[in-house]
Amino acid sequence: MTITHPGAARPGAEAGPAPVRITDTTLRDGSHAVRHRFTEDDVRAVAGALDRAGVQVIEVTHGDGLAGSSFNYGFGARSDAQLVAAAADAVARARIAVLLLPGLGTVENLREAHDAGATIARVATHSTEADISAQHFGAARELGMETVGFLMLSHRNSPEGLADQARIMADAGCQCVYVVDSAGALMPGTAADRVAALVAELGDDAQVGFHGHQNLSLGVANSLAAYDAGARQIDGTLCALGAGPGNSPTEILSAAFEKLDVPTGIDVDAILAAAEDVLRPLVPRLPVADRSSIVQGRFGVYNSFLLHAERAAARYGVPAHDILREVGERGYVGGQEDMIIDVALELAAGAR
Ligand SMILES: CC[C@H](O)CC(=O)C(=O)O
Ligand SMILES: [Mn+2]
Repeated sequence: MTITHPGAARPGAEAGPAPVRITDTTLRDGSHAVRHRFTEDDVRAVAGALDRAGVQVIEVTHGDGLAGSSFNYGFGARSDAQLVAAAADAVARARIAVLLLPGLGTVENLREAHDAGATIARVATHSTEADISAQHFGAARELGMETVGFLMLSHRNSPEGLADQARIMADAGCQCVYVVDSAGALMPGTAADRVAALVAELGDDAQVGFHGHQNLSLGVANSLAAYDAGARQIDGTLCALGAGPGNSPTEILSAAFEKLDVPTGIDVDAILAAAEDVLRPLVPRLPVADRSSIVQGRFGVYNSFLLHAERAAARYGVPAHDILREVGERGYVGGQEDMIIDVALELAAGAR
């Protein structure tokens, strides 16, 4: 993989590489890693530090999005509206984004988040089910919100299939469609192929974004490959805090893009301070790429399943990595968390 300066190969090259907008999702994806325990004080501290560093978009909700706080996904310490309001209060320039999974979050939840200060709606569906997002994009646009679509578990669809799904989202009012590597299963080439297919399909109708995870330690490399293929919005989290082994670290993305002269608007020293001095002391344990999460990357297992599998492992006495491997082989997707228990029970019965 060569990371070039895409601007150099295009008309207007003299202007230099095209800017990329980094969205920091420490306060949403990172919430998985702290079992959704963020408080208003945590949110104020982190959002304030991200804002001072020049991060333009900060995503804030329960790890599973609006209304994720539930028995199935784990209860949050605070409501989404409380967290969004705290973030909006703490920033001077950054915009607050919220994530919504149709079927879990509702249009009413989106309205509440908008009232609390969110101006960007990110609507996530499985990579073959974009059609369930239309109503939510419509509602977000009516509220005057910017819209972003998430095609989760993107490794489970071909570049062409994903481009068709991106078209459905764009036609519904989505302004940027993300290739979301929810299992950290993509490689630089397969990430770039998917981004390139979306860029070719969407043209000027919508931007393309990339959201990476660290299962195979490729979050940053895949993000750079995605940028090279035309992605102009990229996600990260401070200290890689996120589901599974975590996300592409915002501070490393910022430093890497700085080296490539790609404008992000982020002050690298300030984002390093946000990671080290602000986020780090708030978090008891940072995610690591351990056996279970590497298995998730190998077998393409949704990262949000990790803690569910670890709980089932402790309860039924079977290794979490065996549960996750089986879940991957069966092809389960987000929303099927309860099936993890069935798998654990079956493995435990087989082991007797
Ligand atoms: C709960 C939605 C999901 O975790 C979105 C995401 O960050 C991913 O799929 O990686
Ligand atoms: Mn994620």
